[in-house]
Amino acid sequence: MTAPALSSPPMGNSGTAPVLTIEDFSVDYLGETTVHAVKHVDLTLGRGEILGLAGESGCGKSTLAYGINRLLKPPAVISSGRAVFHSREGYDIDLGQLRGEDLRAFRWDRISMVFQGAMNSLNPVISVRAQLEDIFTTHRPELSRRERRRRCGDLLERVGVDRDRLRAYPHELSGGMRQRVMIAMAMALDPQVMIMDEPTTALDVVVQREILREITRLRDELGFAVIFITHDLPLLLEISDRIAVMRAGEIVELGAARQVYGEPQHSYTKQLLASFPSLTGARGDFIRAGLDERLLDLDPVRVTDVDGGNG
Ligand SMILES: Nc1ncnc2c1ncn2[C@@H]1O[C@H](COP(=O)(O)OP(=O)(O)OP(=O)(O)O)[C@@H](O)[C@H]1O
Repeated sequence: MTAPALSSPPMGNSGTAPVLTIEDFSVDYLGETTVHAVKHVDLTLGRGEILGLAGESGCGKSTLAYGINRLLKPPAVISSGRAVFHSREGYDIDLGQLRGEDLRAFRWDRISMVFQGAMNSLNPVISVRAQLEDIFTTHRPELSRRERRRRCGDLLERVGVDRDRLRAYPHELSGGMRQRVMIAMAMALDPQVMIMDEPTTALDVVVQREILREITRLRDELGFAVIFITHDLPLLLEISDRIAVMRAGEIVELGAARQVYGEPQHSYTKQLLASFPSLTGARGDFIRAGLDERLLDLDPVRVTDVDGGNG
């Protein structure tokens, strides 16, 4: 794989060494009127960090995620900047320099993605086992059939699905289980970064919670970093180490989850927080919402104070 030499990465503001650095990243959709969907975004993802990316529908979250992973198609163009991956082995890879086979291999191996509505993208007429095995056949052809099968079973168990479901077809599984299978697929090759775009939005709240718990547990166990994208700010407060708030293509606020919740700086962040009643009501609401204990020491943001930010 090509590994263009770059200077060593600086420490990210996440507190750990960065695994991904996004610099001055912009994406336009060309057309009669060009849409500047992502504008000069700078972001650093720390090794093992869960970074939440929040913002209302249409603010550019998915475009940024697809752009980082070079999955955008025309009329989208990356009009500035770059995304650089810092490998465990100590070298840097500029994603913009990867082509063809290198890029495809990179995507599953180093950075994997769980797409919006992913659970519906499993092939309904192919068994779960065959779909999982396919990743290993393509990317780890040296594995024996027996080893491949063992890994598929282990993967399913890791995401809380019984290994005997390997024989099942996607339509025989619940939405939550299908989504777990997608997460298992994204984890198959032990990536260092997982980008999850609204991975639990279509699921009911209980299943959503279970999957979130699973993701944090797996992160603790395996040490991958996550960019977790959703418009659901309460959910992000629960799962993220840091949160980036995006509006009209720009990151308007970036900070530790507790800081974004307790001392939001930007007026838009305050508006977003205020738009979720469970966050701004009595403290008891907060606890019922299942938020992490680390946030409970903080005073909720004042709902009336939405114009006092620096934006
Ligand atoms: N193929 C396209 N052609 C033109 N404009 C597009 C295209 N895809 C997205 N856009 C525009 O780019 C902007 C960002 O869209 P994007 O889907 O990235 O936002 P998002 O925050 O992920 O929203 P959602 O949560 O609804 O997916 C929006 O203004 C959208 O209308």
